[in-house]
Amino acid sequence: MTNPKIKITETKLLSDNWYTLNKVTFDYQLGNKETESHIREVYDRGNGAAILLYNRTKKTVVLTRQFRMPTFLNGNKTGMMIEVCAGLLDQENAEAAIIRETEEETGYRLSKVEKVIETYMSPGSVTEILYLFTGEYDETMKTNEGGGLDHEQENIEVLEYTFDEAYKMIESGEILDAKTILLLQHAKIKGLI
Ligand SMILES: Nc1nc2c(ncn2[C@@H]2O[C@H](COP(=O)(O)OP(=O)(O)O[C@H]3O[C@H](CO)[C@@H](O)[C@H](O)[C@@H]3O)[C@@H](O)[C@H]2O)c(=O)[nH]1
Ligand SMILES: [Mg+2]
Repeated sequence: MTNPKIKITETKLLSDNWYTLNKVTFDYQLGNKETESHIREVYDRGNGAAILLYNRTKKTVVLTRQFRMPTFLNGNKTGMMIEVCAGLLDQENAEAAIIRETEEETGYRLSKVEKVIETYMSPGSVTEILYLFTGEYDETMKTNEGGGLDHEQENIEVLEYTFDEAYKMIESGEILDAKTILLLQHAKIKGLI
């Protein structure tokens, strides 16, 4: 945090039930040296990582489907979301985290992944940086059925689509998740599959 024009004057914790929501008050210096006082609510749930699993030979991708309450509350009728495999970082780095998460959620144990980009997904309200990866999978890497950790009640379905099917699901509105759209478009632009 090195911006001389910004001075945080108060951070008030509004909620720390699961993740943390703070109300941050800060002085924002305008060009003419005047300052304005601003208030922003900031939700911190740590950083995350996501990965597009693809198979060049079969021309397929592995995606997941799970219930996402926030979408259910805002226009997504069933609340079900088709997404690339993703998870929040524990103490480990993003690469180790996504390799662990891939095995938990999809059952594939990857030994290598490619970093694509990092992105703030909702910079006006959420602190999270999302680290995006791609990784090649095949049946020899399968160690379990996936589905996520039972104690986290994730109930994740593992889906395999051809790349063309998945790509069409962006236009049809069956895929509504930004990180998934980004990674599928990345694969298209780079001709990965
Ligand atoms: N009890 C309880 N459990 C929670 C709560 N919030 C999250 N959890 C649990 O914490 C798990 C987190 O699962 P991860 O796989 O680590 O994270 P994710 O939810 O898949 O996160 C990914 O997708 C998000 C949505 O696109 C991304 O925001 C995030 O960066 C990441 O990519 C959830 O499945 C759920 O079991 C909560 O408020 N209460
Ligand atoms: Mg997840």
